[in-house]
Amino acid sequence: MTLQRGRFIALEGGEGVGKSTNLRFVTDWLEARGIPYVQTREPGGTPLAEELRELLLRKREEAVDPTAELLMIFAARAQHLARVIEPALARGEWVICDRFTDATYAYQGGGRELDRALIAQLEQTVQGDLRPDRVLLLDLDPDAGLQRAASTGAADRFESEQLAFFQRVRAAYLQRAGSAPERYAVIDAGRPLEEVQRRLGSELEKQISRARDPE
Ligand SMILES: Nc1ncnc2c1ncn2[C@@H]1O[C@H](COP(=O)(O)OP(=O)(O)OP(=O)(O)O)[C@@H](O)[C@H]1O
Ligand SMILES: Cc1cn([C@H]2C[C@H](O)[C@@H](COP(=O)(O)O)O2)c(=O)[nH]c1=O
Repeated sequence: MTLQRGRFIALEGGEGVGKSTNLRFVTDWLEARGIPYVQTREPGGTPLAEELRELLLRKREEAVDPTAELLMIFAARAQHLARVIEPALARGEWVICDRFTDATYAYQGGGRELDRALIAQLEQTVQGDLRPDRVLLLDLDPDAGLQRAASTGAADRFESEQLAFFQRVRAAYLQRAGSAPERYAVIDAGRPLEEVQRRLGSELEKQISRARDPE
């Protein structure tokens, strides 16, 4: 019997856009339909990658070189892909990932202004042709997002960046979504939660149809 490949869905967005809140909605939605899934996150998702996450997010005296940051992110991603994402997809399960490589294009490419060609090169080396089937991009004005994020705990190394950094992050996300609309759903995260979740539900419905009937 040939196993159907599960769908690989990434949830993306700037700080405080509501990823945690909406991830719960997505996993509840899948559970209610009996769809097997793995919920995971980046950076992180395996013990080693979670250690790298801790190193990346911890505020420190020493300035972190942007290329060193980028390489640590891809090191964590290589481990995560090999140990969690690829095996889950091979089992026919869905993968719901809290951030993936679009975050690298947005934060390291947009925020840190690193060369996109370098990111693309690492992406190809680490992932081969594997890309999320659909990226659900929660879009929100960074001013509003940072206010929301401030209510959820102390700022980490990324959250401590200036507003202009997050404006570049948002612009990079929107630019990527605009350049490949078939892979992205841009969802206005400034709308009331029920509206955001109606939109997420309809996106997930479409993914079920695609899983049944891949073109
Ligand atoms: N559509 C919405 N309208 C109003 N408030 C929202 C909406 N979505 C989420 N929130 C609130 O915004 C705050 C941040 O949400 P959440 O923690 O889910 O965001 P996040 O993107 O995971 O942020 P962080 O990375 O800082 O945890 C929470 O208080 C949440 O209840
Ligand atoms: C995958 C990825 C993540 N980041 C940054 C973005 C966030 O500030 C943190 C992760 O924390 P959150 O709980 O998801 O908000 O890491 C990044 O800069 N580059 C990446 O590729």
